[in-house]
Amino acid sequence: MRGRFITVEGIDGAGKSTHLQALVDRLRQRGATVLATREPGGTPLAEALRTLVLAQPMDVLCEALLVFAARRDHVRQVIEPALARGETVVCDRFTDASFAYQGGGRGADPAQLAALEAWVHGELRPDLTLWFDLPADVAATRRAAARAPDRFERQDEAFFGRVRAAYAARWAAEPQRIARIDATPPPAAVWTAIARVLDERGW
Ligand SMILES: Nc1ncnc2c1ncn2[C@@H]1O[C@H](COP(=O)(O)OP(=O)(O)O)[C@@H](O)[C@H]1O
Ligand SMILES: Cc1cn([C@H]2C[C@H](O)[C@@H](COP(=O)(O)OP(=O)(O)O)O2)c(=O)[nH]c1=O
Repeated sequence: MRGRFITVEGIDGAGKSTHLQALVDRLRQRGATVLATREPGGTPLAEALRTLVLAQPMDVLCEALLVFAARRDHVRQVIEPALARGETVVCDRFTDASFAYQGGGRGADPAQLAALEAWVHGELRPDLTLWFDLPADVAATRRAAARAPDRFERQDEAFFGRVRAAYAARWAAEPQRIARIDATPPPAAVWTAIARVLDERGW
């Protein structure tokens, strides 16, 4: 049987990394063979492209082409084979992030992104996307306390407001696939919300 494809999304600082391992552990405890990976990245080529995208200033179309090039390699080499083996794939970001960051944040044409999506991964879509939703100002405060910023994390609050709005629009359009997790309460409460979404699916 084909495996499940789960992605996690949200603006930088929303709390994805904090909960990823617990998510993987829970799925394993229930018997799944889990492959945890990330985007951009997940293969040597895609990790090299990630380094470029996170460090080099570039035009937004170039940025979109590079994240989708990385995704092409990742889908073919890692994600599709794992799903075909019946494994559960947990991916830290996927194509929703391109619509949110390149589209919402930087103004890339959503129709062009949709064309790249169809071109690069055809019908493949996540079975479940956990969207960690947090206001941009709260995320900025959490990030400032946590780490040195990369090229995206140096963007201003207005940028992250647009990224968040783009995620919200995708959630509104696909509420069955995308589960909104309120990321404002303390971590234990955020985890309870994640566990509830998994419980509802019997995962
Ligand atoms: N629910 C929460 N309440 C308060 N701080 C949090 C919460 N979740 C995560 N943090 C902290 O916020 C910072 C960013 O979280 P992180 O998980 O790295 O976010 P992301 O991976 O989404 O960028 C970290 O210092 C983390 O400890
Ligand atoms: C997958 C993807 C990520 N990104 C951005 C969002 C993030 O700012 C950055 C890397 O994501 P992430 O792995 O969440 O960063 P970190 O390791 O610092 O937590 O790449 C895009 O702009 N487009 C994309 O398609």
